[in-house]
Amino acid sequence: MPADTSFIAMPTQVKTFADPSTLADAFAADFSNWLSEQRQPTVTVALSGGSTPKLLFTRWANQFADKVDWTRVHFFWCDERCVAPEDPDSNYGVAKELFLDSVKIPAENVHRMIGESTPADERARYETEIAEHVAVGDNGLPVFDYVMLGMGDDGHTASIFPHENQFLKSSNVCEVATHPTSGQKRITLTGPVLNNANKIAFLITGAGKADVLADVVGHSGDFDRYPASHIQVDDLTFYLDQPAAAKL
Ligand SMILES: O=C(O)[C@H](O)[C@@H](O)[C@H](O)[C@H](O)COP(=O)(O)O
Repeated sequence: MPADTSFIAMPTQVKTFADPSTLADAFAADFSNWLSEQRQPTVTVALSGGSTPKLLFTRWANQFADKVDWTRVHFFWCDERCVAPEDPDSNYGVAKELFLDSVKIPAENVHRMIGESTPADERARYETEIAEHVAVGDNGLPVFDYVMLGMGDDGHTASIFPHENQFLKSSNVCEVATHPTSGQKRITLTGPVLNNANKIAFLITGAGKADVLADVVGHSGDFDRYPASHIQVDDLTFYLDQPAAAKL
């Protein structure tokens, strides 16, 4: 079914699809087209974790394995759980298993957060890794070419949770976050860095997110409490399935 494309409060685009599978197909195609339009030799892309990107990763590993010139893509992460790659919770581990091991991407293009390291040490190390590989804007902050985000049922994005909204204004590039219920430590990019990106896409699916998403997109209700509401760049697109978009 063709995407329903409508413009809303922020200069933002919303694309709604019948199901997560169709969404993954469309995003994979849009990403491939975007990359082919980029003039610079390489691009920097920050990935998110969780369950929603998994279908996209399988598309990248199969239908798009030879359609995308992966030598042009440097992958970073918006956030990571402080676990080893073998742990099922590892965002890098999932990406590695579902697509990185299946596409022709140079190892030096994969800039993972070292989840098994001491969180404070890794926060600092990853800031250095970003400084060495990502362009810097006039504001002195890194400029990712493309950032992929998700949103939790509580309105969190990357690993910026509502109880740590100070990370939306942090002067650091990365912070050590704490999951509100599990207490799991995370490393996350901060609000100013996310909002410094040239392009951002939210991939969000499931009815469980519809109420919060309506507030986030419409800047209504409790929106200010939801970190996802504070992601604002000129080139922002929401890729949604119908259940997630049901209350827009
Ligand atoms: O590491 C993470 O968990 C993510 O980066 C996180 O921000 C994710 O995007 C949301 O939690 C949505 O997760 P789902 O896609 O599983 O709903």
